[in-house]
Amino acid sequence: MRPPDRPHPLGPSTASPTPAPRVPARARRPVPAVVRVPAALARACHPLPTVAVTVLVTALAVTAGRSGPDCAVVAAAVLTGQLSVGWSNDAVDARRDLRAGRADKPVASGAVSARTAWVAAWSALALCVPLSLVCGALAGAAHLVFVAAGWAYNLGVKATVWSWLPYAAGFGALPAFIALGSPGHPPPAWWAVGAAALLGVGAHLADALPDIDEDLRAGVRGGPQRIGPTGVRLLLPLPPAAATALLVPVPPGPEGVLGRVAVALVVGAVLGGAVAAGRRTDRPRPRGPFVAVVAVAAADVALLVARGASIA
Ligand SMILES: CC(C)=CCC/C(C)=C/CC/C(C)=C/COP(=O)(O)OP(=O)(O)O
Repeated sequence: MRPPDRPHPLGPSTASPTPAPRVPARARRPVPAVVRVPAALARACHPLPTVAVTVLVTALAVTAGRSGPDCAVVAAAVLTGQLSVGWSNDAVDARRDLRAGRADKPVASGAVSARTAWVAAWSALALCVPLSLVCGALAGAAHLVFVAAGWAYNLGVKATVWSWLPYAAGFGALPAFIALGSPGHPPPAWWAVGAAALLGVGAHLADALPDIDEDLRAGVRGGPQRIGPTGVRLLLPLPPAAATALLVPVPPGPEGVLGRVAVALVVGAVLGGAVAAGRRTDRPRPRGPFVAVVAVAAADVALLVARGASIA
């Protein structure tokens, strides 16, 4: 949070004011901008999905048989694209997050200005475009579909009934990015596109679920907010289960241990969900089914990466 003596760059928050704690003068020494700004930008980029998506796509490039330098360019393109999506998301949402009192959001909390976040987002995008096109015109275009989907989500689609579409289209474009960048520019396998799109929709549901009440208070009415927490919890297992149904039997070759683990997890998640739904419990949100769904999605991601050699 900003020290209380600096005015907030977005104006005063309308969230209920909390009394400023008495802090000794020595402890109030401001953190130098050279430390504060990079640290705040690192938090504002949505580090978890940024790292996860970069590692996933780079791993896909490795198992698809791309050379070391190729994989490095793929990683740099995806990282810069994700940074641009993450920073623009926090910059666009800053006023709404400030009204909602989101102290966890670096731009809304004033740890970094919206202007700095916008400059960082546009700079990352300016690097991402040539890095994507170095992978080939078609492959680069496929990756830029993913990045454009992220920006479209941030700039307004997230508050509409179509909020899942940028995730489906964006993640579905990722196998095309890898396949079209391979020698001969083959099109991606349909099952890889379908599974990646389903995993994207699953990621959207899982990301939105914990914040549904907060989002509704802030006026964000995307798909998950319209369905509501109970409906989203019931829907959540479907995309990873459908992705498993594509990734285990459809690609050529035996499904292997990973495939059997994924199927066992789907069966376990479905049975666990049914048992949890039928049990009376004091806990409003049993964690077991959610953890099982995340485990299925993780197994699907591993399956997709393991099938990298046949996505083209
Ligand atoms: C759409 C797309 C192709 C995304 C690419 C992958 C991805 C998850 C990037 C992280 C940035 C992001 C859009 C987070 C969700 O924002 P939010 O505003 O819904 O939630 P939050 O900011 O409160 O986490």
